[in-house]
Amino acid sequence: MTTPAISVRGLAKRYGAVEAVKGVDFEVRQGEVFGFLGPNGAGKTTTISMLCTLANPTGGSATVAGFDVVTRRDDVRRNIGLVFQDPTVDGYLTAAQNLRFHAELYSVPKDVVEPRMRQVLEMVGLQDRRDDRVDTYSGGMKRRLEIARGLLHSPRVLFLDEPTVGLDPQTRSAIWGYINELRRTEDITIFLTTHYMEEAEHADRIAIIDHGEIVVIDTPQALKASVGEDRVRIQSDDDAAAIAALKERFGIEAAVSEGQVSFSVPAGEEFVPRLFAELGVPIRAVHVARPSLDDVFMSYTGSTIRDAEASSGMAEFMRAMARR
Ligand SMILES: Nc1ncnc2c1ncn2[C@@H]1O[C@H](COP(=O)(O)OP(=O)(O)OP(=O)(O)O)[C@@H](O)[C@H]1O
Repeated sequence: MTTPAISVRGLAKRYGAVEAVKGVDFEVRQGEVFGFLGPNGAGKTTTISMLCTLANPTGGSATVAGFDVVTRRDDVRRNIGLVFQDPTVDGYLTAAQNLRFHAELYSVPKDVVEPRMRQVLEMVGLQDRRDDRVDTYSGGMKRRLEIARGLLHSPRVLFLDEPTVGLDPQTRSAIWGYINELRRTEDITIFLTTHYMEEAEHADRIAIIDHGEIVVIDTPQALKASVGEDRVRIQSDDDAAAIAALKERFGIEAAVSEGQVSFSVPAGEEFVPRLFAELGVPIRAVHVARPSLDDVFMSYTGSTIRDAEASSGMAEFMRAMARR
C-alpha cells in the first residue's frame, strides 16, 4: 500500500462559536484527481487552509504528501503547489521573472530551473510570451501562468481552487486539457474545488462538504447512480407492443410520455444493448438521460451549486500566503 497523498482524521476547526469544520475524515490516493464541492460557508476554504498549513486545526490531524500539516509544515509546503482564483503573479514582471522568483523561493536546483520552466510554459502555451510583462496578459493567460508556477517546483500535491472560474469556455477547456495531461505525465495528485458541475465530472472522486461535515464521497458515476435511476425514452413503430414487451421480457413498467415510451433503469447505457437485442419490437430512436451532478449536489445539500457562489474566503487566504 502506498502512502495516501492526503490523509485527514477527525480534522476540525473552530472559530469562537463557529465550528467551521466538524471533524472530517477522508483520504486522497496518490495520482487521484479529487473534487471538493460544497455550498458557501460549507468549510472548503477552511479545510484547504489547514491542508496547506495556513490555518492550524483545533482538532484531529492531517498529512499531505506523508507529512503532518502541523509538525512538518515546511515539508508540506515544499511538496504542494497552489493555484487560486485571485491572481498572485506579479504584473510588473515577465512570466520568466515570476517563475524564477518562485523557483528561488522553493529552492529549485539551479540546473533544473530553465528546463523545468520551459516544460511548464510549453504545457500552458506561454513559452513564446515568456519575456512579456504579465500585465499585458489576458485573464486566461494569467491563470495559465499561475498553473505553470504552481507546477514549477514539481509538487506532489497540487491544490486548485476554482481553477477555471470566470474564464471563457475555450480557456476552461484548455485548462482541463493541462490537468488531464498532468495526470498522464506527472506523478501528481490534484485536489480541486469547482462550481462547474460538468467539471467535477473530470474528478476521479468527489467529496461534498456541507455545514462543516462531509456528506458523501464517491466517484461521479456512483454519486449519480445513488440519487436515481436513468431515464430511457424510446421511439418505436408500435408503442403498445413495446410497453407490453418491456413488461414481459424485463419486468419494466413503461408509459407513453410526450409521444415516447419512457421508463427508468439503474444503468441506462448498459441496458440499451439488451433492449435492442431482446425487445423484439423495432426501435427507431433511443435517448438515455442520467441524473446529473447537479441532481447529486441538490440531493445531498438541498441547494443547487449555482447558489453556492465562487468562494470569497480564498482572497483572504491568498493574502495570508503573500504575507507568509
Ligand atoms: N477567520 C474566520 N473567523 C471566523 N469565522 C470564520 C473564519 N473563516 C471562516 N469562518 C466561518 O467558517 C465557516 C466555513 O467557512 P469557509 O470559508 O471555510 O467556507 P467555504 O466552504 O470555503 O465557503 P465559500 O465557498 O463561501 O468560500 C463559515 O461559517 C465562515 O463564516
